[in-house]
Amino acid sequence: MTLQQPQLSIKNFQKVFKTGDGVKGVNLDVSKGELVTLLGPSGCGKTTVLRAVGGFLEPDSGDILIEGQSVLKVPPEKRPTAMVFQSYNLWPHMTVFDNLAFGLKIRNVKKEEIRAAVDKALHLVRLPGTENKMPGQLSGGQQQRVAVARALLLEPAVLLLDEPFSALDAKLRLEMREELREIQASTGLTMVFVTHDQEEALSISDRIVVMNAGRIEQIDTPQRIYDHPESLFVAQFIGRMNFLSGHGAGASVDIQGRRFPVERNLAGTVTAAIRPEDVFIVETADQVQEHRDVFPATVRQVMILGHYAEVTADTEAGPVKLFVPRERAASLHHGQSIPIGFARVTAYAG
Ligand SMILES: Nc1ncnc2c1ncn2[C@@H]1O[C@H](COP(=O)(O)OP(=O)(O)OP(=O)(O)O)[C@@H](O)[C@H]1O
Repeated sequence: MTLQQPQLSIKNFQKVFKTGDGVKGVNLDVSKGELVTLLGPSGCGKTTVLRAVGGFLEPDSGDILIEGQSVLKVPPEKRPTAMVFQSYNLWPHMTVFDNLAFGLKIRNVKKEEIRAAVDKALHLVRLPGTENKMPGQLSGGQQQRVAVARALLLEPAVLLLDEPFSALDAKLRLEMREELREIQASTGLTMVFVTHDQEEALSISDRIVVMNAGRIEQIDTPQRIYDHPESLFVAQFIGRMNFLSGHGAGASVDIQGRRFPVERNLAGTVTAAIRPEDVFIVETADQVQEHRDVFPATVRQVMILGHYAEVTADTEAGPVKLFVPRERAASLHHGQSIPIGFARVTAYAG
């Protein structure tokens, strides 16, 4: 069996700035056709990694290989990469056509070929017929589509996207996510996408790289990142989570005298993490029998959030948030007693 070589390989990449901030050791392989997202809070080093891949920043140490070749000595304009930025970076005095054709003209591509390629790229980003418009005549979303089309025309081995949808309104951001996924499916392009928006990362990525303070915390599929956060940082950063303090007891964790099975064997003080969707109301006496580890709880607040509601309930272990269907929320009120149980608990040291 031959292992396919990664399209992009980042090896022991390090770039530490004078302030001591930066990237302190990143290893990442991206396969051909994969969309990998670098996700993390502001300042964790996502853009630094992306800029190094694009050639805009030199690493202190480490290597970056594209299709098996080190690109460290290759200047940005000669790298087989293209970058899309948050600010679209279109030339305002040039038509859409000229903005798109520019990169091909300097490569001496024939006129008819440029026309055909521009036309194809504009169809891909759903902007056919806009060749003669000036960027200023387009909306923010349309300008970003042009910027994506311009990057596609360069036929990069790796497309780099740095928070490309952050300047757009929420509804447009959702549309652009779907479109990017469709473009990826139809072109088979390899993409590295940077965002600090976890929902965006969860929805578009094949794999997510969660970064924190210049290091990688976890690399996994969105599903696994959500269901099995490997560290307390990832558990805090991704999705909603309740945190209660407990004690490790072999393969279970003790929270205020109730025991829950956990995947890791931990001893001493632990932080127990429970997703709101894994908290349930124990509705009947039979269920109380079935779930011995029930917490008496008192409803503090009910917030209707469309088709479901978020309930905050006070327990002796602390406040716990849970999601309930809207109809169930209608019969809950402040001060009401509701026994609750936990379907799944994850424990972290400390
Ligand atoms: N040219 C530079 N000189 C000095 N420090 C820098 C430079 N570029 C980045 N940094 C610092 O390195 C750290 C990582 O920055 P980077 O831009 O990669 O983070 P990020 O995760 O992309 O953040 P954001 O989401 O805010 O863009 C930050 O603390 C930043 O202040």
